[in-house]
Amino acid sequence: MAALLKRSASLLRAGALQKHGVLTKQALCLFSTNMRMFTNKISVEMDGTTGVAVLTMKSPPVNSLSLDFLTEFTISLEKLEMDKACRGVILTSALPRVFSAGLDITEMCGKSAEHYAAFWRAVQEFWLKLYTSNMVTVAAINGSCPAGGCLMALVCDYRVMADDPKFSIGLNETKLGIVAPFWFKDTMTNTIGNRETEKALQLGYMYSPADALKVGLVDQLASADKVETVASTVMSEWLAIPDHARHLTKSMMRKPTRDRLVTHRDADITSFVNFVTKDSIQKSLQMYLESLKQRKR
Ligand SMILES: CC/C=C\C/C=C\CCCC/C=C/C(=O)SCCNC(=O)CCNC(=O)[C@H](O)C(C)(C)COP(=O)(O)OP(=O)(O)OC[C@H]1O[C@@H](n2cnc3c(N)ncnc32)[C@H](O)[C@@H]1OP(=O)(O)O
Repeated sequence: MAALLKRSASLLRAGALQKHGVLTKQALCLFSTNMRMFTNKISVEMDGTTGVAVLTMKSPPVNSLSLDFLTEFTISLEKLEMDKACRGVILTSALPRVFSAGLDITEMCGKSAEHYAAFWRAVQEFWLKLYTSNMVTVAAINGSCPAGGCLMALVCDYRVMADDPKFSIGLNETKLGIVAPFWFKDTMTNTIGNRETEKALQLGYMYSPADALKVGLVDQLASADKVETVASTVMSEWLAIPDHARHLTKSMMRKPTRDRLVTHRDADITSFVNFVTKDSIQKSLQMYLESLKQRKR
């Protein structure tokens, strides 16, 4: 398993995974009964009787989406996708207070243009895999989830959030002096509508759980200790629908948004690299990182 993961990771980075379908052949049936899989940053527990896997992010301190994290996440998801017994995935965090802090800012600072391009391709791949998954995806949001963390929750079919006012959720990119890409914006617009997205994105607004529920950014609140149980109940309701009918409906709803990124994928990478290599953007990101560190002092 370790060797397979290592090889899969290097193929994913090299962009060869889809071309050669290597993972497809090797990973088949890995989860066909009750199964556990651990990588450095993610653990997956699949219940063969219900067909539901729980994918738990466990990358301290804040489950930030680094290149390694994204690679492990995408590979784990792909394996579940290929297991016919797996019909649904619940995403959650093992960390107290944080679901995911979004993209790892250190991946966007002080690195080469080649690194930024590889990182951005991995972010796109992560979004595409999760957004177009045939499985039912439920986010059990048991902590804060800014920016890329919010995006991860938004691409799921359903969101249950812990009802704790200390937690918040939103696309806060403008607060870092950066801009949410069009496919982040599309994902949010599809969920809460154009007007609310326009305000939320410009202000980099972070919603409390109660406000997130009000605007439809999350579907349901639960007490912190019940989030995963509620997510499991929701999952069984969704799994009561015949898979083929639900898949086709999901892909019909999501295809235009997915196609837009696929069509403009290379241009989007170029745009990201051009943007993030600007001195002014590097300065904003460095200052933001520093401010996060200062907050603790
Ligand atoms: C024209 C346009 C064309 C193309 C597009 C171009 C560009 C850009 C698009 C980019 C889209 C970006 C998406 C993102 O996701 S950016 C990331 C945004 N994330 C945040 O703002 C979250 C910041 N973090 C927090 O608010 C808090 O950390 C959090 C999550 C609430 C948890 O709080 P707490 O438990 O108190 O933990 P600390 O704040 O003490 O943090 C611990 C430790 O982690 C470091 N850290 C936090 N977040 C990140 C991160 N996202 N990346 C890297 N590191 C992070 C933090 O600095 C601390 O480090 P330390 O060394 O001090 O321990």
